[in-house]
Amino acid sequence: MDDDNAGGEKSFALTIIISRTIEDIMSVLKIGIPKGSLEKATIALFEKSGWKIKMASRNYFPEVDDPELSVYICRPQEMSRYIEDGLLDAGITGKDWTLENESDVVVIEDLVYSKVSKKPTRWVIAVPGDSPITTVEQLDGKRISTELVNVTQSFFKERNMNVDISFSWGATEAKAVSGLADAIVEVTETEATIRAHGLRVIHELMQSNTQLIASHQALEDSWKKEKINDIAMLLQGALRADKIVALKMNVPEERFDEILEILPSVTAPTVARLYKQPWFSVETVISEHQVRDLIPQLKKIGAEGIIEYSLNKVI
Ligand SMILES: Nc1ncnc2c1ncn2[C@@H]1O[C@H](COP(=O)(O)OP(=O)(O)OP(=O)(O)O)[C@@H](O)[C@H]1O
Ligand SMILES: O=P(O)(O)OC[C@H]1O[C@H](OP(=O)(O)OP(=O)(O)O)[C@H](O)[C@@H]1O
Ligand SMILES: [Mg+2]
Repeated sequence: MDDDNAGGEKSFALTIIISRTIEDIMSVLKIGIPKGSLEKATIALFEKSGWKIKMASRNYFPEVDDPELSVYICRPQEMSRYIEDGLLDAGITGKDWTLENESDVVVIEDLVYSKVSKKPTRWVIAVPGDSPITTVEQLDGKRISTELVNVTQSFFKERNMNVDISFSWGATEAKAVSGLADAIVEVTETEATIRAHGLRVIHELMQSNTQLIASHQALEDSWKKEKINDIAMLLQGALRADKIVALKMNVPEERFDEILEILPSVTAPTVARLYKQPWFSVETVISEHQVRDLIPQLKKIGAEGIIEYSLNKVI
């Protein structure tokens, strides 16, 4: 570890010790938020879930509008280690890094979102577009660059292959292009970076998604356990709401059965009578992708005053 990193770790540990004094007075849950790729999306998800996290420039201890929470900004690569050691109670990080660190932590909730999408990320083996390599077996004896050294090592060991794996500090795609590596193991979400470097994917190592993880110690404390589970429920509810919309419409009595037949819902649509009219008001929630087919159909059958609105949480 270099001096800079050692200093950073010391001040991080010191702040945790100070916060322990506060915890002696009241119950506080220490939660880690990932810095980097997932930071913006995570803070936005917390906001939608009910917590405003205010970042200050160059300060890794943001403010949060909940006195029961202490928020720590932490590299996703290190998150599971701090949680395993009980320095943090819970945190958001990628499944990939928890696996890489072989950390003994509890996965509370899979929260499937990435930097720009609501999809899992993929760790892939990629080679330069003009490389003769087309299969994993052809990588025997070759040089591979990656940030995910342990997982990559296990992958090739399981296949009894001998490869030279070197740790990459980032900009990994460039190493395949410049000839510093024969292949790379790199994370991809949209494949834009892979395409921009003219690389070819030859294998998918694994998929990863964001997770809320917690320490065994924290879960032994009933107050912390409940707080962690409440956070998980609200985060998942906010994620779910992103994919679902609500529909409300007026339906004439004579077309009621027909309309109800094509109307999806979680349990059943809510139905109310319009005041002194032969009409019903019908309300339901549906997947966002169903909207563009469903609304024209409903209109054709006779629904009127159709309104669609977005939701904040679906629990
Ligand atoms: N588009 C994306 N690119 C990279 N990682 C992503 C992306 N979307 C989600 N992730 C996830 O974010 C987590 C952190 O990614 P990564 O290890 O690249 O660190 P980072 O936050 O991007 O920092 P760095 O600047 O060091 O790359 C990983 O668990 C990864 O799977
Ligand atoms: O498939 P894509 O949507 O193009 O995303 C993948 C890219 O994003 C990440 O880089 P990041 O922004 O973390 O920068 P880094 O190179 O410093 O890791 C990752 O390391 C890839 O380079
Ligand atoms: Mg990155």
